[in-house]
Amino acid sequence: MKILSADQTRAADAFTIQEENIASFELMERAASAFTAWFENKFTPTQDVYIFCGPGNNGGDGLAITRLLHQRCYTVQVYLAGDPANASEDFKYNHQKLPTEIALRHVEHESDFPAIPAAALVIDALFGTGLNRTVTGLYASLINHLNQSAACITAVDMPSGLYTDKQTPTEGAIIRAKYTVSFELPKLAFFLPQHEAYVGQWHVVPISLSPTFISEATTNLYFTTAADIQHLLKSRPKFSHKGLYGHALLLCGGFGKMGAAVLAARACMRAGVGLLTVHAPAIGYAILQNSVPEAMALSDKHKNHIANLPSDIEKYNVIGVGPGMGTERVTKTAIGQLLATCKQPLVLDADAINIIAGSEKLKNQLRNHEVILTPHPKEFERLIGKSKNDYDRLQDMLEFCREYSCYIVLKGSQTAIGTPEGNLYFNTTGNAGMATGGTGDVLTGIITALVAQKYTLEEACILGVYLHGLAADLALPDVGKVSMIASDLIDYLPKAFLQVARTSA
Ligand SMILES: NC(=O)C1=CN([C@@H]2O[C@H](COP(=O)(O)OP(=O)(O)OC[C@H]3O[C@@H](n4cnc5c(N)ncnc54)[C@H](O)[C@@H]3O)[C@@H](O)[C@H]2O)[C@H](O)CC1
Ligand SMILES: [K+]
Repeated sequence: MKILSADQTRAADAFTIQEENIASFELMERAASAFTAWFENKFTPTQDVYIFCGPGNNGGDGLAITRLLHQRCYTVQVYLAGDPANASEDFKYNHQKLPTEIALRHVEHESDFPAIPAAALVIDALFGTGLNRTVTGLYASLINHLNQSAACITAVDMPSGLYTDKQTPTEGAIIRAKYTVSFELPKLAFFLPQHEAYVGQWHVVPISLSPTFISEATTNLYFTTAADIQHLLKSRPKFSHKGLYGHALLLCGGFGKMGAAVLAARACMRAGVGLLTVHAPAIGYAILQNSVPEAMALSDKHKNHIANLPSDIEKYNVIGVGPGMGTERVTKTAIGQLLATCKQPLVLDADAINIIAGSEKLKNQLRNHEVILTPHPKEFERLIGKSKNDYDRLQDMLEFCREYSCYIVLKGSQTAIGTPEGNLYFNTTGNAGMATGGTGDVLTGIITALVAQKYTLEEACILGVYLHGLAADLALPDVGKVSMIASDLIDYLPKAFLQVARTSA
């Protein structure tokens, strides 16, 4: 699914209004009704509701929501910050439609700020996608006042004070919403870790914006949904044999870190690879054969670290490298040999990335391969350098993908996938239970298995990251966030595949 900019969203509004020959206030009514349906499903009318409106259409939404909630027996107080004379046409339209028993109270001074009970519900309809400068003055004081109340804040479309799709100056005041309910499509701002405190949990409600406009809109920003994933998963013909599903090689493991190799190997098998061979240091040979009997094992001549490559490396159709591997000199030499000789697609994780990050020569050799890199933010920083903020980090990532013609899976609370063509895909599955050792090794195994099965590198990244997070979401009710471990993701991977297959049937 596409992520549209603020300007594109405004254009989508205009296109929809014209295409359907409706008035703009009718589209606002759709937005307000969709928000109200979400709100009504979340909160019963037992708590007082305080709605704060700005002078634009975000505020217009707020007035329409006031009317709709009042009709549904919520106790609502509504406040306007800003000059009503400058209000938008649709704001004025909804102002006139306010029930007479509801007074629109003007906030002109800090003394007009209402005391907000901790148990109250606040709806932020000050600014949405029309924010065009840093919030200062009375608006800033009001935002700080709302943030300081213990009330649960739900933002309409955007948390006020946050830009939709570009870096928000840090000195501005920004609403810290517990929920953000946006219209039709999520905004880029929702996917950046630095905004989590402002956006809270984001939800999207449909308002039937023109599908024609959306399908024709150009963007390089996407987020993955179950619908997007459905057509990716390949079906398996009845007369299958393991040769059809690739033979992967994993180069991984090291003294004290053989668990990473076991996790990557188990995940690779569970993700459907036909055959798997794991090449690990000698100390890992028995561990692997005992822990992952489904995989074949090769023992490096070196006892504790990977120092050599298998002599028949050309027989594998994908090579996953890095989990638990370490950055010993002998291993660096092996990685240099791998990049200089192998022709297969590579999935490089963890210490394989750290080794490459330390050598311009190795980095330049990435250009000669089909490569997926799966760094976490620290490994990413070692590879590309420190970015000023999350927006710049995404641009830096795309620049690297383009320059080295590679794919990057930047792991995080909403993993981002960069492609050599300059596209960005944000994942939408997963949870905080995944913040535990070994989940990265599991992802490497999954992506390696998908490349072995002839998914394109882009498909393997998008599908692998989605399934990895979905497995964690399926595990959550049984194991919880605190007790979740990387092995749970492997154990629930079958269910994740089955769920995607069921929806694609
Ligand atoms: N398709 C949709 O998503 C729909 C969204 N709707 C709602 O419309 C708003 C966008 O409305 P718009 O009038 O363009 O902008 P805002 O209401 O966000 O604010 C504009 C208003 O505020 C002034 N302003 C901007 N920045 C500041 C600032 N820092 N300080 C003071 N004043 C500021 C600006 O000059 C304008 O006067 C969208 O978010 C949705 O909520 C539609 O309801 C339906 C379709
Ligand atoms: K808002």
